[in-house]
Amino acid sequence: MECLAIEGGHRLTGTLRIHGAKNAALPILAASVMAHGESTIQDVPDLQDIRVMTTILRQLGAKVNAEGSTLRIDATLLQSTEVPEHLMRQMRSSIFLMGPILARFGHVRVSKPGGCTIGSRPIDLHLKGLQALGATIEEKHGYIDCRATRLRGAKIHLDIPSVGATENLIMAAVFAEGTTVIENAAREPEIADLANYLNAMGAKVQGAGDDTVIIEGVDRLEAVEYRVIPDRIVTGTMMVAAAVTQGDITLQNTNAAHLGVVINKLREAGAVVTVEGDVMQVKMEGRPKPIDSIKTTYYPGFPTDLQSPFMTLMSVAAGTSMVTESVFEGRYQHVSELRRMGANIKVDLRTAIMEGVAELTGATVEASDLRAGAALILAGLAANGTTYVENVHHIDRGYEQVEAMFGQLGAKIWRVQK
Ligand SMILES: CC(=O)N[C@H]1[C@@H](OP(=O)(O)OP(=O)(O)OC[C@H]2O[C@@H](n3ccc(=O)[nH]c3=O)[C@H](O)[C@@H]2O)O[C@H](CO)[C@@H](O)[C@@H]1O
Ligand SMILES: C=C(OP(=O)(O)O)C(=O)O
Repeated sequence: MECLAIEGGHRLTGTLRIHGAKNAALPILAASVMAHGESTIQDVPDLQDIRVMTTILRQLGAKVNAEGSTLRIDATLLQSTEVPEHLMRQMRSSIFLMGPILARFGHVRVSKPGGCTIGSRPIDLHLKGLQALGATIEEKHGYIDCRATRLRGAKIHLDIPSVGATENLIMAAVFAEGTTVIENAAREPEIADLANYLNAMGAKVQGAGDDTVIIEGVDRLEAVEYRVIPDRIVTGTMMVAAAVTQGDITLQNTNAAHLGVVINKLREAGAVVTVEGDVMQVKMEGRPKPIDSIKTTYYPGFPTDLQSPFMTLMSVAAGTSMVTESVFEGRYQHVSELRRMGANIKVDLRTAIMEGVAELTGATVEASDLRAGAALILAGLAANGTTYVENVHHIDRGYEQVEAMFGQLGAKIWRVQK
């Protein structure tokens, strides 16, 4: 079995450029099916989820060429409106194709998406929103069939500010007749990035990044060149890696404005974070201090995707810390693995209390999902001895060449067969 072997106890030092954001690139690639001509998307990370997305696009009839981190997509002659089930199941983000394909062709057939097992993750808000735009939806034999001769603008109030639903509905509304207003929209930076891309192509999306998004329908989008924003979750992960190894690293291609609350929590733990333009330096001297309390919530609150890396940090802090996971009900699967490495964590429903220990010890642990896997790498970097992290494929969904990324900062980490 392929796993990551990590020899702990080495401070991270040096410089790393952060790659483009997975969670921005995926909806942007899906939106490219609405464009006429060849789209050029830059800084697309080479990740498993991106490969699945490009496989789907090719399967539907688009031409996709990759040159380093630049993807060229021409979906002008796209024919199929049905995403094969085995590809839908490979990741959650396959659902992003629903809005754009329906908007362009008046029909789309998908099945329930797959993805990390961090909670039930229904898609009811996506479907209700599309119905509000005039789509008829039939669910049969595990497939979802959506039809609409032309979508019509509508007022949609999301019960939860879902990132994916906000993005799907913005994309669907771009070709709808009239005006769509999405209330209680999610405000994550990746949504603003998607809207910027759509607007560059000729869409009229206002307010993305705020809780009310207004979309005036247009008839046509023209392909453009567009650069994806830096990955704030990868940035946050590397910042915690510096803190947990008492290191000193410089990160390039970052956006500190997307990480306000995260930077505050790192400073609370004792890290010195300095920002100059798109460069961030993170330095930690001595053992981390405990963090009083972290509650994951929607942006601009503390991101659920960084909850597990922060739990690693708190596991070795000099005192007691508390975390509440309020977004996904199943996002504590790293806890049992951190305990195997000596962490003292008690979980009561959605709240975890961590009594920091002086040292973690290397062990063989299993990544249950993407960010849980990242948290276990960080634990391995800080631990005494060697850690083996199994199920690397989860980590490959979100961190490009993960061992090279940490290796560049002096970590002793290898991909091995065990
Ligand atoms: C590709 C991508 O961008 N993934 C991110 C996106 O996932 P994703 O878009 O799937 O997350 P959502 O914002 O939709 O989920 C937030 C909450 O809403 C619930 N919900 C969502 C949709 C729906 O139709 N019904 C419903 O009940 C979910 O179960 C969850 O409890 O945002 C999450 C929350 O920041 C991040 O952890 C993921 O990394
Ligand atoms: C949960 C995540 O991704 P996805 O929504 O693609 O499963 C993540 O990026 O942490």
